[in-house]
Amino acid sequence: MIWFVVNPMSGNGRGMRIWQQVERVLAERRIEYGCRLTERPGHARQIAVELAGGDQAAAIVAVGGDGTVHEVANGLIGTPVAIGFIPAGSGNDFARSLGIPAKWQEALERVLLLQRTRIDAGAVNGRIFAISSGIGFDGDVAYYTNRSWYKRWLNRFGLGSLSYVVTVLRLLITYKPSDIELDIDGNRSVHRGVWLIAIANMPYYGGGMKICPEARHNDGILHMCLVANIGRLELLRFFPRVYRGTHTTHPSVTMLAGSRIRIEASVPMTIHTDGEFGGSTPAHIVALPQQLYVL
Ligand SMILES: Nc1ncnc2c1ncn2[C@@H]1O[C@H](COP(=O)(O)OP(=O)(O)OP(=O)(O)O)[C@@H](O)[C@H]1O
Repeated sequence: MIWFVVNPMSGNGRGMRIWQQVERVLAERRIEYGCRLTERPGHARQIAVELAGGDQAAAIVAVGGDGTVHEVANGLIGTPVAIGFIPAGSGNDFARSLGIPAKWQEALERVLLLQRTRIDAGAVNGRIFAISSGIGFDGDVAYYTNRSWYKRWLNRFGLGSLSYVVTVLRLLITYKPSDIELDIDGNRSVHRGVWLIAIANMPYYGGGMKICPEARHNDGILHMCLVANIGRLELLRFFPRVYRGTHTTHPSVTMLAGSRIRIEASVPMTIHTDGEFGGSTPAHIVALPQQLYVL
């Protein structure tokens, strides 16, 4: 049986509105399904663990944003139960990276095919990410965006992904870069004046930024984008290039890749996993090849 885990609050209520339409289609076609609505942060993971532990669920479809995908993926990692996705959030980088249609009708058709493939994931300090993790400036951007009034406000007009841009502009003025020690598969290096390290399983980030254009969900490794030694004005000037993925040639950008990564910072840096707050450094990150089934 297919289960739907719906975050009614995602996309400022869009999740619930889309679910009601999905439910109508399922009833019309007499498709057997189960549904659970999330009631609080962390609930989607709990539901996914519970359903995967029984023998009824063939797949669990997240209806919501990347935060809901993140929680369901955390519950399904390493199990044979596949995750499906009907996008209803503001970022939807999971859908963009996997070619899942943005329209709920088309995303539902894909889900109903029940075609499973295996993809990689990553973990930072034991917390799973399906899309990406980010440390430093990006961790702060995710943290402050998720708590902002303007994300909820912009979501009302379907412009939720702009909320990340608003936070980027705000933090550009106040953020203090740090020095870090980086260990990638045993190769150690020191970097000064680091703004951010993005660690990607999939290329898209923060609502359509192509942060690691080379990242693939099935190549077994994680890709990284490290930004250091750059002035605020220059960072602001070259920031729009990330939407095309052409930032990678900038002298302040270093692109890296690996499977086991350790990051220690001079002052604790904020971590996000799939855009959700994930603690602070030190960070121990590992690639988890082929650990997640998706529809
Ligand atoms: N009933 C609920 N009330 C409040 N928060 C909830 C509820 N259910 C889930 N959440 C939390 O809502 C947060 C945001 O969810 P989600 O990412 O799915 O939507 P979004 O923020 O609108 O989309 P995106 O991440 O794509 O911007 C998640 O951290 C999740 O834990």
